[in-house]
Amino acid sequence: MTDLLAVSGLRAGYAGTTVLDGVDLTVPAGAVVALLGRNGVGKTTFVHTVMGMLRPYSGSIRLDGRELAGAAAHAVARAGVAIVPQGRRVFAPLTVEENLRIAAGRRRRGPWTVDRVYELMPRLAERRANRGDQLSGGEQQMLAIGRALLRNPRLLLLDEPSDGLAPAVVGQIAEVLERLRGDGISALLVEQDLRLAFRLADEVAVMRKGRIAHRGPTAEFRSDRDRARALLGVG
Ligand SMILES: Nc1ncnc2c1ncn2[C@@H]1O[C@H](COP(=O)(O)OP(=O)(O)OP(=O)(O)O)[C@@H](O)[C@H]1O
Repeated sequence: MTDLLAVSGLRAGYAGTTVLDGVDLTVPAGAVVALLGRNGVGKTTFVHTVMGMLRPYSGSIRLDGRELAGAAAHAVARAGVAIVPQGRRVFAPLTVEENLRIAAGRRRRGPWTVDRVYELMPRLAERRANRGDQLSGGEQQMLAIGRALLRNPRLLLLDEPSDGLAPAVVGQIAEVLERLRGDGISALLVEQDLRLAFRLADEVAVMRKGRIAHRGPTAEFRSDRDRARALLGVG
């Protein structure tokens, strides 16, 4: 499979400190890759750097061969990368419909329309007139996913979609993401919830000490509890 995203030697951090110290990571076209790692290891920093929200010190970020390292977030978005940010960040005073229409106004050409988002997530259609701050956490997460899809991205960056959600709600989000996976979406999924990551991802990458310490098929990682424990500190 060809790589849609190819990151190599990526170094980044804050005010001179180094968080990412030579990250190499690829996302093959049509694959979902889960990025795992302990709290504070730098997963969000990685996602923000790919998205152009944080300027890397050095390294390469290629989308389908095109160099994006150092490009501004709007240019990265235009190139076809969309983010579902940690904490969802929906516009609280705007309705579901308004949140989606704003995203749709900035969309690249492609199959995603507001109607198609409603079809994927009927709950959003039911809540279309409700304001962002009247939604449950799960509904806000769906709205954040809908907004990202409306950009018709080639690559979706999902930063902890399960964060702060009850298990039953995580299940609903998983169903939505599973349908997207069935449609062949390419995605990088940052997750602390291993069950969700294992359910959705074709491959797993584990970040440790600023680098990728392990990369391989999900099934293989899942069956090797000792390795998971050593890398993540979980059973
Ligand atoms: N805006 C910032 N300014 C300075 N340091 C930051 C900033 N954001 C994150 N950091 C630091 O960078 C390191 C990596 O944080 P990051 O949020 O990328 O980790 P993470 O793996 O996503 O963690 P979590 O799973 O808790 O979200 C941490 O030490 C954190 O304190």
